[in-house]
Amino acid sequence: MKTYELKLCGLTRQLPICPVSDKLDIAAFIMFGDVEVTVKAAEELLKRCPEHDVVVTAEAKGIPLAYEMARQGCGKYVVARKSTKLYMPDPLKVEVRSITTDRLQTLYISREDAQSLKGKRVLVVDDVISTGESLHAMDELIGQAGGTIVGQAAVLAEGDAADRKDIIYLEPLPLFFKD
Ligand SMILES: O=P(O)(O)OC[C@H]1O[C@H](OP(=O)(O)OP(=O)(O)O)[C@H](O)[C@@H]1O
Repeated sequence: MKTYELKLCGLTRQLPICPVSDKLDIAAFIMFGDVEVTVKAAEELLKRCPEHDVVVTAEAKGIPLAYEMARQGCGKYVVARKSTKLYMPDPLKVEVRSITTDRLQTLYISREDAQSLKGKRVLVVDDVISTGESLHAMDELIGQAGGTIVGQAAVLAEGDAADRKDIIYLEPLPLFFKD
């Protein structure tokens, strides 16, 4: 399998290159299982992020990062879920389509979590920002909940996201276009 060599916080990882379509491959950055990368990326991002009361991320791959940033920092994180559960009556919801998922998905936060965001300084985090759709959906949910977004951060900014001035990130990640 072809790989892309990622250098991040003094660590080196080989990311598998996977097809998204006939025209596009992406390098898959999966933090699940990699404690060393998660801890170091969280530490480095926190140095660059503004003061905040709570971290918000989207299920699933952002969760270890949000947990670790909250553990090292503000002590509180909220996860926007991709399905509702019995214990989430009447959740806030918004639709989203990310780079790796070809179908429309819905992000939800529980009423209880929404209440905990009201009037709070929120740092939105994810492992990767690519099209920005997932970030946009989280921003909408936080707005619905009455939180104030003070920063938006990701470990990697993929493709054109690396040109964005409204996000904090550690490294760019190229897209691989096929002829
Ligand atoms: O900027 P975007 O184009 O929205 O892409 C970035 C999002 O895509 C990935 O999640 P994915 O949708 O693959 O879901 P998963 O974490 O549940 O695997 C990644 O973890 C981000 O949340």
